[in-house]
Amino acid sequence: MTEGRTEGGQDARAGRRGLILILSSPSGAGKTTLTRAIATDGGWGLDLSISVTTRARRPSEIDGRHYRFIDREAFEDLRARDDLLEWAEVHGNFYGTPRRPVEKTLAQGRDMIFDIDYQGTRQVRQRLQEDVVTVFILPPSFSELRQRLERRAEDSPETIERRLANARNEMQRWSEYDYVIVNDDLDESFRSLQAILTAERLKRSRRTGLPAFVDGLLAEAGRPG
Ligand SMILES: Nc1ncnc2c1ncn2[C@@H]1O[C@H](COP(=O)(O)OP(=O)(O)OP(=O)(O)O)[C@@H](O)[C@H]1O
Ligand SMILES: Nc1nc2c(ncn2[C@@H]2O[C@H](COP(=O)(O)O)[C@@H](O)[C@H]2O)c(=O)[nH]1
Repeated sequence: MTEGRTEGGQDARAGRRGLILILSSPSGAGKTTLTRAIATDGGWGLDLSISVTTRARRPSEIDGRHYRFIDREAFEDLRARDDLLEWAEVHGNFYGTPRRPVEKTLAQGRDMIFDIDYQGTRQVRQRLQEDVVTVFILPPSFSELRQRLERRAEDSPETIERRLANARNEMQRWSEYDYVIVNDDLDESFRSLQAILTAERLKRSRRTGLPAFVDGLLAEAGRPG
């Protein structure tokens, strides 16, 4: 039911600040699958941030939908113009989040979802503080992580090895995150992500319209029946 998930009920009565939901994980744990699942289910009202990257496009990827694929010079230009909210070098390539779409979406009181690494997460947290909710995705085992990268069949064996070698460093960042999901069963992980978003949207500190709403209730309660 679309209305109950986003603007209906609680939000329509009380108003709310927009939030940014960030998912990070070692390569292959499933953050992109979960991010896209919740972003493309329109009922959750989440805008997906499309990053820029200097990485080569994978066969299944579409420029402008999965990433904006750019060269190193164009990336440096964006950085120099302060057009990136955050950026990082990951697995030997550069990635960044364009700043303007984020500012526009938050100004409209809407929520966004990011699929970025732990270095970028730190930068966004520093800039946007309480408006950020972070989720770390862990694989059920290291052997399953390897199998997922191999089954995905989008990267060369060398790239897979490089990503697995980086996984140890990345997994150690789990304790910097607000929530952790062990992505074993995908449906269960998706339900956990939905629960996190629902609870975070209900947080008192985000609900800027509550004081006026409660004042109205109190005024009504004080009037003779
Ligand atoms: N719970 C799951 N069970 C089995 N396979 C899964 C599960 N979650 C994701 N996968 C599969 O594992 C592969 C890796 O998932 P995905 O691409 O989402 O990982 P990722 O963390 O975004 O990796 P990367 O950082 O390399 O982009 C995909 O083929 C995806 O379909
Ligand atoms: N700091 C940022 N990290 C990003 C961004 N976009 C993606 N990523 C992370 O890079 C790795 C590799 O992604 P892949 O698509 O090449 O598999 C992964 O951890 C992503 O989360 C970004 O804009 N900033």
